[in-house]
Amino acid sequence: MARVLCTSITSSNWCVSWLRPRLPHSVSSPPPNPVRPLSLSPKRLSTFIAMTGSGAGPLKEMPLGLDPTTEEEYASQSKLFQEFINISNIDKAWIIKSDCGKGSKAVFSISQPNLLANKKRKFILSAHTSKESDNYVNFQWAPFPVELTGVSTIVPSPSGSKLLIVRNPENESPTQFEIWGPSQLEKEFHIPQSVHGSVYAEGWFEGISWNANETLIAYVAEEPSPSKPTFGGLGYKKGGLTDKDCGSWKGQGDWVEDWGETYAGKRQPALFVININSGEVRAVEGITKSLSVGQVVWAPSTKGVHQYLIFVGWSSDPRKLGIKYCYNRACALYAIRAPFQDSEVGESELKGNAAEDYSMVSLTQSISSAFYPRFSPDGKFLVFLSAKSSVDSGAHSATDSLHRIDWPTDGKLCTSAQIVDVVPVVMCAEDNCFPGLYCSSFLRSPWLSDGCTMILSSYWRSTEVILSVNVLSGNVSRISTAESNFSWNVLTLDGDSIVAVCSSPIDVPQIKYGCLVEKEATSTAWTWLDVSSPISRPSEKVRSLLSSLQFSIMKIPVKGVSDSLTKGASKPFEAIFVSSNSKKNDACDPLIVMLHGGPHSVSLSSFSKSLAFLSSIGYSLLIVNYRGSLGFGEEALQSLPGKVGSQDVNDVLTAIDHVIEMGLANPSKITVLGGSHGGFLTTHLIGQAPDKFVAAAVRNPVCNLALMVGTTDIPDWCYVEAYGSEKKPSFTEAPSAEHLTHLHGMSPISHLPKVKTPTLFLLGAQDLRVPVSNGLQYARALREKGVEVKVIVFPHDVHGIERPQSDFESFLNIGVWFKKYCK
Ligand SMILES: CC(=O)N[C@@H](C)C(=O)N[C@@H](C)C(=O)O
Repeated sequence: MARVLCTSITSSNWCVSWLRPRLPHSVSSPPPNPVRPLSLSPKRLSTFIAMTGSGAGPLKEMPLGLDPTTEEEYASQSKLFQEFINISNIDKAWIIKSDCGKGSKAVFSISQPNLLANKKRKFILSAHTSKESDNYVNFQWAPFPVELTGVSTIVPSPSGSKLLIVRNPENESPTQFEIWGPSQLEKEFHIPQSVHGSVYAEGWFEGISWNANETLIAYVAEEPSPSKPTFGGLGYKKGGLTDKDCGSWKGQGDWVEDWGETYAGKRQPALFVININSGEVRAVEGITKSLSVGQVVWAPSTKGVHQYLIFVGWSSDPRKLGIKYCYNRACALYAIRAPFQDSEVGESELKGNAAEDYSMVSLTQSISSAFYPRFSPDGKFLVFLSAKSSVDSGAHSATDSLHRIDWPTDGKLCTSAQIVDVVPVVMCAEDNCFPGLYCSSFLRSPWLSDGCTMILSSYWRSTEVILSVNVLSGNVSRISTAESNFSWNVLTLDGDSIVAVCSSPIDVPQIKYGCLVEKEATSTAWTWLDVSSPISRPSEKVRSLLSSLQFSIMKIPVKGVSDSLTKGASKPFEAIFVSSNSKKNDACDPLIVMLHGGPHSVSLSSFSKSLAFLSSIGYSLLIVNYRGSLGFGEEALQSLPGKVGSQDVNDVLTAIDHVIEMGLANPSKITVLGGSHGGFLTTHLIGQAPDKFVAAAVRNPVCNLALMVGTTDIPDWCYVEAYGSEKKPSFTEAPSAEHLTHLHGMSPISHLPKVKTPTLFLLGAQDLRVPVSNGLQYARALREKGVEVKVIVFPHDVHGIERPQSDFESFLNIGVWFKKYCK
């Protein structure tokens, strides 16, 4: 559910020569003059190369479709890039309290891309922790991490005495559940496809929850496959057949809509409970068929009353639209009776047995969005996050709000429970004040020992910060340090202490330990201790390159403020500027203008391996958080829909002028890079400001909304962004000619005749969000008019282009492409 463009990658070792045969999808088209293409037969297109200059001599086909100088650059950059991608990522952490009460065990889940296998390598590393004094915490690390292979997710039980490991199948095999004790595997269950498919281990529907007794686990998994028609020599076979039948085949049956990008082919998420003593799995009954479920948690148990499960439900009515990155899909919290009872209470002793006890109860009817349900430790209230601003406006992501409902201590649920606003949506973010909530996850157990303070991470302008929120008073405090402009993310709590990770564009992630310091009865303060850790240690070379860089967050005043703008939309936006700290004859490094997608997303000041790599090879970066980005209040965000391609384009041009005026950028060496909506901005910029950029690179760019509206999983997005939340005609699957004309007019393709900038296209062939046709159509049109174009299509990648080899090849090509035009 990340709300930020993911640009980080890691890897293991491999050699450059191995890369060569892996570029068959690369197509280079020549610069307008002078040009001598080698061969244009479709088969040879992939290695098609043009040599420029009169003294080039006989044409020679280079292995990468590159000239010798560029190939040299390719080899040297790829060597350095590997050193960056080797840095490991810290993904999650858990604290397990030790029995003797002295210190705790911290378990970290770490990952590193395995380039050769083109997979993410996951491992865990643990440490014994003890707080030695007010300003020292000791982490004694295990000597080596342990690799987890074939593991989809791990979930420790609440006491930390058991660990669930789920292994999802890659084919039609059963899903494997393992229950581990402190020293051995205790139980192993194989759940056949006839019961359910893969467990949802990430994204919106992820939810695995141990009950308090640690005997039952509730979880979300794909429904079993629907039956398919069977055909044989004599036609349709009534009643189907067994797998052993020969001379017959299974048909496809009816097409079923899925949740779009990254959910392609995944079946309906449904709720199950496993009893880990018996291994019995039961589907939870009583949930409306059209509801997709996720994020299940156990309700507190009440003596003598059936126990409930709380879950989030998304309706497929009238149809499922893409849900990845989309907070605007209406959802609600529901309660449903759990299928097993705690072993201590017999079924017959429980009150009520009527059929209606099995039907689900909607708990949040009066609000359009409710998710991340969390019970307070005493079970007296249920807190949840809401994206109602997003659902109500149609913007795919917007400012969140936090809410509370009191939980009935007698176990009698009602649909009209009062929803209390804990943290409302912030409309206009005043200078240096809380800009509102923007959360992409909640901890499983986010509570301090007072039972009413939650610790969470949220975007605050161009940084991510850690907040404490008192859910009774609504008091919000920023508790991570503000001075450094680093970004912070909470990993887990250790009692009233916090294990967090912080980083910056030029500082690799570091683990921090936050301790609550009582100042006075009414106010508290936090101190953050350094934790020395073996994780995320870069090579000597990378360390030295990073130490030669600096960064700042710039405030950029809005140009052309008018009365029609809200106050929040008239306030400065921000850009992160990364540059070398060594002055070389006062000459500026070439600049990469980097633009996030969404458009309601944000570029944070956290470490990104690919961006750090680009800064290390001699580029300054200007990472623009134009108005419409998350983290700046709702008015600034809502100022963009209806004005895409103009307001956001002008903000980027204003930011570029700002750094040129400050003498930080050379106007003749500016390049631009963006993915998705960031690619929409990039292609708009090279059309609207054709003399500004020497080169451009785009990842799955939106170039033609009129084409996208008929092919994407989020056609509603095209309407909201092109017309605005208020003026948008109601979204229809059959756009009128008038709509298509408007969508075309708002798109980069309408400025195509002016484009001159050489452009690199990185496209995922399996992208359902901005289908490959968008980038290909624009690239072909540029080539048709003689603009230099290079296209790399990754046949197995989706919108994110995050598979390790594809991400590596993308950023390597970006570095090389920009070098070519920034000499
Ligand atoms: C909502 C959405 O997916 N919009 C796309 C056009 C987009 O820009 N996606 C962002 C999230 C991205 O960075 O890919």
